Amino acid sequence: MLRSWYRTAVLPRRDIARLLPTAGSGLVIGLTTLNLVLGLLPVAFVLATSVVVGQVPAAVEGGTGSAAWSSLVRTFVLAAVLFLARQVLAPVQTALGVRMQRRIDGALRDRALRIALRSTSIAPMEDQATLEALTEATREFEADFRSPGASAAGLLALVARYVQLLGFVAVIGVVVSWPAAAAVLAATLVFRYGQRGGLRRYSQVWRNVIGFRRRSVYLREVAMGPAAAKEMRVFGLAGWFTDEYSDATRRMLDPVAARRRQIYLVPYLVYTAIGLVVGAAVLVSIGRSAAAGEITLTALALGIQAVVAAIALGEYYPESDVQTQYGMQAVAALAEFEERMDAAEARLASSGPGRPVPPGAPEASVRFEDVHFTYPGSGRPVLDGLDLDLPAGLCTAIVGVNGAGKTTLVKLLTRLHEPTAGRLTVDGTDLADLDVAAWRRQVSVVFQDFVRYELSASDNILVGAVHAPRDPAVVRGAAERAGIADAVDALPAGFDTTLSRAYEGGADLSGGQWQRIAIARSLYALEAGARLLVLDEPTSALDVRAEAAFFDRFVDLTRGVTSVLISHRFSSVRRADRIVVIDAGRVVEQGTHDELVAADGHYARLFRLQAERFAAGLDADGNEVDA
Ligand SMILES: Nc1ncnc2c1ncn2[C@@H]1O[C@H](COP(=O)(O)OP(=O)(O)OP(=O)(O)O)[C@@H](O)[C@H]1O
Repeated sequence: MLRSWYRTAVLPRRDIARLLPTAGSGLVIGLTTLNLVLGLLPVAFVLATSVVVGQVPAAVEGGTGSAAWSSLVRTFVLAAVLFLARQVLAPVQTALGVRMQRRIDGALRDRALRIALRSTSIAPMEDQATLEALTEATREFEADFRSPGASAAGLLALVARYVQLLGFVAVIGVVVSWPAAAAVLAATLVFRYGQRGGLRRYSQVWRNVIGFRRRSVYLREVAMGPAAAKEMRVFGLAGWFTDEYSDATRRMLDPVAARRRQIYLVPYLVYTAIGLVVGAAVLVSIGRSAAAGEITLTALALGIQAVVAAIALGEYYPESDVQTQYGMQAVAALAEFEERMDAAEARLASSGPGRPVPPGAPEASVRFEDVHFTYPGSGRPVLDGLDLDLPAGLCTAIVGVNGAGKTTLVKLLTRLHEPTAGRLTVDGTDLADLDVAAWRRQVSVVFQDFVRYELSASDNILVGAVHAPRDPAVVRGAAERAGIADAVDALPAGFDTTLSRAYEGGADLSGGQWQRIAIARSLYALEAGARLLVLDEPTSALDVRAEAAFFDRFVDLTRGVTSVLISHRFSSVRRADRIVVIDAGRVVEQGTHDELVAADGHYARLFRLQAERFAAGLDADGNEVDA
């Protein structure tokens, strides 16, 4: 019990406190001092007003102008000043808290981005638990009022509350009795524990419905976003999506509402009863003492005010509670995210610092040697003893049906994943021993799901090799070879046009034009020194004539470069120097087009099938073509 409390209540607060230096020592000292003052002011105010009450009889008796009257006025003014000081300082507390929040959140946002990007492997970004930790950590930045920075300011605001509580308890101790003071302190802390503990349990309820929450957010974003706008309308999905969204939202909110009643209602009644009983008992004892003439009028007023104010401090603190609860969760999630990313990185770096990559590599070949690979969290091997030779300077085409493992092969080649068993070699050196960043500069890839950056056309090509000096002529050259230069020239600002309609003066491209931009990106990387070109389904969005033209030119464009061309269209790769057929994670056939056709195996069968479809007016995917 104590250990669990230490783990869930103490350690997370320590983690928040550790964020404080990020805000700067001046701000921390300033806000702490201010909170101290804000804690003392209400106690001083209660003292002053009680003295006022005690001075009234003498002042009334002495009349205006008497010493007692002047003394009453002075104390009254003091009470008013204390009251005003509190009113003035409270907004300063908020303003400094917001400044602290901005500084801490800014630093943590940068940290989250750095952690997300420093992993050289893609494995953690495909891992559900890691992604959940990242979502949990960053969601609160958007919620703003309950972010880690807000929780740090909220933690300091507790200084004001607890100084106040101790002040009132001390007053009760002096004026009434120390046992009464201890009873009020205990009742307040129990009441407070009920409130704060309830909030902690309530926040955990949300974690239990995280699946429905994610689905609800997903359905809302898809329904209202531009990506699915066409299908939403053409497929008539509006009603279906609305029902699914309502269902997911209801299944998220119903258990939360039910638990909310359980968590808050009963404890609230119990703790309130304890507070009332203790408060009433102490108040009765004060009343009795006053009736017996044992305490002064000032002491009576002081005792009553202190008891009521102290008990009231057992309630919810709006400037602190929600902030600390959710901020702590976000900080813990960020720590978990970092841990998972570091663990993935440690696995990758276990072979030690990478060796430099010779500038001309690969000069002989890149080889997959008995490579096995299973995705983390999946029990099914995707590559199962793959042996593959990619000879330097030649174009190797890799063909296979959907799901055969072609893209997985590219992920291993670019070290986004490491083989589960077996190894890849570059000119005989284990790829795992080479420096990752240097190797990646040596490789130029067009991924099947390449990114359409909302940047200028020129930048969309430059991202292929940001380390190379910017040269517009080289960018244009790459665009020309990819057959996209004329289309880009026709855009409102040519190569400077932002490729997104979301920006003023921006323009969008067709799927095929985008694919050419991606190809230009990889040709640009070749210019910048890459030696291995990998194109994963580079022409799937091109029409059949454009595809044929691209492959005819591809061989000339990449002469002398080691290239890998991945496709599930058997008809499109016949000009490659070598063709490798992959099935179920293994190489099942390899050779030139003529050799494979002569062998009359898997390749020949699928090639004929696709060629027949082409002759029948359909392309490899079964789409109609105007032959
Ligand atoms: N991140 C992942 N986690 C788990 N399994 C995955 C992941 N990515 C791919 N797979 C699985 O690995 C298998 C091979 O996928 P891969 O993308 O390599 O196939 P492919 O040959 O490129 O297919 P396509 O021609 O459709 O692009 C598939 O069964 C796929 O479901």
